[in-house]
Amino acid sequence: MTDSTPAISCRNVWKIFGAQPEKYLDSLKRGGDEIRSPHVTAVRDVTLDIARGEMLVVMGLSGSGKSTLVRCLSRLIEITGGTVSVEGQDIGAMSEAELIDLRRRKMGMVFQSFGLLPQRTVLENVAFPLEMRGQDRNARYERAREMLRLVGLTGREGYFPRELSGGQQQRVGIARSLAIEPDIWFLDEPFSALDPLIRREMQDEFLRLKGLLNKTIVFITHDFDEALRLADRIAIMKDGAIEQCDTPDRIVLAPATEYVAKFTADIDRARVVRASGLARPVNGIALEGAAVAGELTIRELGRQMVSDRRSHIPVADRQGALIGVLERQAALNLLLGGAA
Ligand SMILES: Nc1ncnc2c1ncn2[C@@H]1O[C@H](COP(=O)(O)OP(=O)(O)OP(=O)(O)O)[C@@H](O)[C@H]1O
Repeated sequence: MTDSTPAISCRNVWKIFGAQPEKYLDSLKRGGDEIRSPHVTAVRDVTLDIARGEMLVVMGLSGSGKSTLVRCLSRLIEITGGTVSVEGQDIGAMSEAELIDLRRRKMGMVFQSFGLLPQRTVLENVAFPLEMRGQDRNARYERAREMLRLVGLTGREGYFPRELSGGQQQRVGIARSLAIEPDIWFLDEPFSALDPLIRREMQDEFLRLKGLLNKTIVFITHDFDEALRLADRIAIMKDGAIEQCDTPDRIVLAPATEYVAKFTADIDRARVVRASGLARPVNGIALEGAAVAGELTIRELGRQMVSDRRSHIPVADRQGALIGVLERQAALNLLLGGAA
């Protein structure tokens, strides 16, 4: 494994549910009929690299294959075709013991069903993965308390899961998976049961942790706003296939298919697209005056775009280096809801 080895790499991954999935896949690949078969193609020929430290958000309508794909990445589900590698190792070739070890050492998972142990208290639930790692009781309880504080559940340590609301149980699940500081974190709609205020707090906490710990995160959500807040890249799925996997800027500015365009049609693009995303190469254009910061969205730059007299405005990165030029008219078009 080198530094540039992706955290996760999928090559032509298929998952088919049904009586004879391999045979069916074979027939599909040879142009066979899909319509009348009792098989379900949940993941369709997915090829994807997820870089280390990247946050990939998987989106799509219900039944589009998000959960199945994410379960294939840790081999919780056996794939029908293709390969999945984690840090350069083909997980399909691993023994059961190696897989368990990989999951325990490297992976954290939070699923929609919280998967808490009913007969154990909140504190014991959060400390459980540390117990599996053989950590001593004091150390693991201390860490579990810290994680519970992080998710706002201090005072509930001695409760049982059944005594908590759905949102609280979800937070216990998040605390539990945080406790082991996984390198790779799979989250299937982890915030779906939280009310909006806590949801936003958890998103902020997430962004903070992500910046701090450089984890690789694969996150499923139905909520586009959540995806836009969190994602480095968004993968949009339809019928098991990835229609487009790209940065939020590119998804809204350059949708690869009609489906993606429809999916993002109601988004306020000025709120998503950053100056860096709209910037073009300078190509000899004469520039004057102060640059705008590339990481600001066009919405955040709205006032300036309206009042700035320059037709072309330099854009700089965080270090102040020139990265391109922003056409004021393109920014104004975006602000007014048109095409850039
Ligand atoms: N164990 C299974 N057996 C048969 N079909 C399944 C199984 N699990 C999933 N499927 C089917 O595979 C397809 C993809 O399901 P999946 O749960 O991955 O979708 P999803 O995008 O995560 O949906 P949701 O947003 O509703 O959770 C669906 O058609 C589903 O019915």
